[in-house]
Amino acid sequence: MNGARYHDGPRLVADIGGTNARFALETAPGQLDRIATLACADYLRFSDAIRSYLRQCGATVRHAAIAIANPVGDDRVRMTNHDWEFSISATRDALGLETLLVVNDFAALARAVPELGPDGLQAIGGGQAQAGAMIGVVGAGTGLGVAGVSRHDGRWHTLQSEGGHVAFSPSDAREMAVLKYCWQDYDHVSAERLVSGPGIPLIHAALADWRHAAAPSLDTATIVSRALADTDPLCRETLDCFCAMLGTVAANVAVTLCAQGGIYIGGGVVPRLGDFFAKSAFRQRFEHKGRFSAYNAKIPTLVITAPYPALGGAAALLDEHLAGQSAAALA
Ligand SMILES: Nc1ncnc2c1ncn2[C@@H]1O[C@H](COP(=O)(O)OP(=O)(O)OP(=O)(O)O)[C@@H](O)[C@H]1O
Repeated sequence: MNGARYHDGPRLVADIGGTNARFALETAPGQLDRIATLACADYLRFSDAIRSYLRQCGATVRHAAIAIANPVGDDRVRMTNHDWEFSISATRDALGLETLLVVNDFAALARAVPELGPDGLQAIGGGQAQAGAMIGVVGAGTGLGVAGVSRHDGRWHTLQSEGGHVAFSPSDAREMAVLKYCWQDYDHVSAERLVSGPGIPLIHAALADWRHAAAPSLDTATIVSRALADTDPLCRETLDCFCAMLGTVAANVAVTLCAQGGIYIGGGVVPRLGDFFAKSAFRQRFEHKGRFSAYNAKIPTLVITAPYPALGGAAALLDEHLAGQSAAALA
């Protein structure tokens, strides 16, 4: 850790999703204080949300790291599932920051994974992580995030990806019916279209159509709460179907990345499902991989239950960035 730089005061870290903007001040290495979640929809611009948070805390910061749900490349940031759009350099200057590091939110989540202890994780099924192998991260929230992290040359390297936008792969007749339902409105159906919080009402509508059932259109929270309480068979089937679909996505990520270090499940939806997820078809589907079934069966799958994990990852990436900068300055 680059502890000396904390003499500059606290650092700002944020995890910006399509619905929730989470902020914290890192006051010492790994020490996150004043954690707050703001609703993205309450702020016209991204910088308004940061200003509001800093005002609430009465804090002045010089260095910040923002983990955000979109591809990160050049200076221009455009969110995939929200309408915020900004220039990194203009935002840095407007906020009076010395450093504004912007990274993909799932890259930050992936960077956090190696630091998570057993009390922030719930294993689903068997398998044993292979030391030194790639770790995969998959998470359903407002969108569907995918990333990887691996260790070489004595440091962690994250792999940014937009793997949530791969084409949805149906694995049985029911999922084929869901896909056909979606094709009425979308010529490309991504995995994210269905395997995400907003995807749950779409699965529900598709299954109602498939079963010729008259069902009201319901929001994600209502479908999930009825499924967990087991008071509505169609909601229950919707959540069963969602968990199985997530198993397919995780299985595809495992073979794509050779993620023998494990697949970690993040995002806002699954940690809310508790035991339902552990008992669901997720793991069975994960291992249902044709000639690679035995390969996937050896890979552990774990739900990240620790709160705000991407904030810790953003803090670690900022620390490494600043350490790299000071090393470059010394060179
Ligand atoms: N009770 C609930 N159970 C399960 N899912 C829910 C519930 N309430 C809301 N959701 C879903 O969770 C999503 C928010 O998840 P999360 O907190 O991961 O969002 P986010 O970080 O803004 O998203 P992302 O990073 O994917 O853009 C909402 O879009 C909603 O669909």
